[in-house]
Amino acid sequence: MLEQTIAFLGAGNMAEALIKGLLRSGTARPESIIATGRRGDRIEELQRTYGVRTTLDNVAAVREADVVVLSVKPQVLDKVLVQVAPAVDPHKLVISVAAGVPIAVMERRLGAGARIIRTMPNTPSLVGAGACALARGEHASDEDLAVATRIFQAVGITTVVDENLLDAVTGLSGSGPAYIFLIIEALSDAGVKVGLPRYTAQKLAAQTVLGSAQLLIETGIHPGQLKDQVTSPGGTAIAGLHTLEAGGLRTTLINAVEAATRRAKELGEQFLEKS
Ligand SMILES: NC(=O)C1=CN([C@@H]2O[C@H](COP(=O)(O)OP(=O)(O)OC[C@H]3O[C@@H](n4cnc5c(N)ncnc54)[C@H](OP(=O)(O)O)[C@@H]3O)[C@@H](O)[C@H]2O)C=CC1
Ligand SMILES: O=C(O)[C@@H]1CCC=N1
Repeated sequence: MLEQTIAFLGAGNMAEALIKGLLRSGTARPESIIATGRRGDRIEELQRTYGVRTTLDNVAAVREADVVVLSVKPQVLDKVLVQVAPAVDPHKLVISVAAGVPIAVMERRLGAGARIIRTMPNTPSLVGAGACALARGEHASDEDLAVATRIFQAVGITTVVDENLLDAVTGLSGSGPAYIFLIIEALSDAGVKVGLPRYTAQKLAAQTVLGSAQLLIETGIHPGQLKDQVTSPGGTAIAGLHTLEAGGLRTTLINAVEAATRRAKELGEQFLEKS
């Protein structure tokens, strides 16, 4: 059980996923969580659902907290940083989930000695199946990294990377759920094309993605080998695979991750120019 009081500034989707995970796993108590927002109805809903403390006042939440999670959109982050900076002292750990915003920029806003961990989670955190990479700022300690890791382990798996790899993480696992949903939707359409009812097609497509990922993770077998196990000589899977290769699926996915990584970098650069 974490003893620290944790304030989530901007309790939207990502913050709610973390709050839910922290409570469900017994990592934190409701009374040690404070959620902030812009709208009274939203924070009341969080209070009703999870029993956490809530306020519309970011500064008041920061004053009470040992750990401050910055979970607003990147576009409003600078404003929030300026607002809370006077209340962030060196005793507080600051964790950011914002895409693209460099630690150096946050340090500039919060003061040079600020203890910052920058992270990139993803939306499957909402169901406890997230993937999150964490990067440590210069002034964050081993203990800070351990606390941040525990918070994200409550909603999925974690890995520690250098900050310069976080844009790549954003391109792969941060944005990746969108690619996979597109693939599931396309497979569902394909099922309908070959005669399956829509609901049946979608259920089979989603479970196939889930089951394949689970098989790979649980066995640790190389994906190429698992692919070979599905592929009988002269059979159906190789006919499908040939078509995917002809359509350039691998290249398309590599291009997609590269484009998203580039976009994450651009967002960071735009943030730097504005701040
Ligand atoms: N969605 C994703 O797939 C991922 C998102 N992220 C990052 O997570 C962060 C949050 O994203 P997400 O949860 O999806 O976004 P949401 O829009 O769901 O959450 C942001 C919340 O912040 C609130 N808010 C806006 N302005 C303020 C303010 N000044 N003070 C306090 N609260 C405020 C918003 O309220 P209101 O709705 O009233 O505006 C909203 O509830 C972003 O920085 C994003 O880059 C990281 C990884 C993946
Ligand atoms: O598209 C975005 O900007 C966010 C960041 C990671 C996933 N979605």
